[in-house]
Amino acid sequence: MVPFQASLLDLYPSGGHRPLTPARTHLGRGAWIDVLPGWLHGADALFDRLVGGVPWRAERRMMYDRVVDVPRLLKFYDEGEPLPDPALESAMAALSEHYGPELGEPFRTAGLCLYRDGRDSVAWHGDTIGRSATEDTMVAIVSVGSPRSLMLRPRGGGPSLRRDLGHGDLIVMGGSCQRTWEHAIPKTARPCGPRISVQFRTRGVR
Ligand SMILES: O=C(O)CCC(=O)C(=O)O
Ligand SMILES: [Fe+2]
Repeated sequence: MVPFQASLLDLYPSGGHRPLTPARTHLGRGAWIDVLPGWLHGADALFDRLVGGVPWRAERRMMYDRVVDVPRLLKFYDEGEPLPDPALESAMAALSEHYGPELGEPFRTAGLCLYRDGRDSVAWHGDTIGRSATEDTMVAIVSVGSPRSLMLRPRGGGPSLRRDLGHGDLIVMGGSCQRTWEHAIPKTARPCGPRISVQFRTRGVR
């Protein structure tokens, strides 16, 4: 009976994740990243559920003097809103349990981005809306679907770092990372499939 159930779980992965044992890299200036490849089980099935089940929104924003399309689809789940999948609820709970003692508060919001193909992107920025503009915080990102490169560079110049993230990988940007470094998902001419990123943040941070 037990082996039979175990094999069913392998065939129909219902979510869940490996133990949270990320490797930390100190970037300097009080910034760090934690990375754990393949953290989520069933990441490809989760991608399929999210791509079909999330009410994705196209946004338009003022850029200088023009209104332009934001080059990705978005959906933000604010504090207290149910997340669109139990796997995301359990990921957020596990991240809060693991990082809570160091972070001093739980993760409370989830921002979802869908990069449909290599033309979708996010420009260089730090998540500096809210207390992250002046204080240390953490932004934990779970990626599902095809890998895309997340780039990081110090503000004011210096060599950049690249981490390819998809298929259930976890990255956590911590310490001063949002203030002293910037990150981006550059457009790519390389053929690549769609990717969804889920950014877990603390209260009031965007
Ligand atoms: O897609 C990602 O991993 C990064 C998204 C991001 O930086 C943001 O939405 O603030
Ligand atoms: Fe960001």
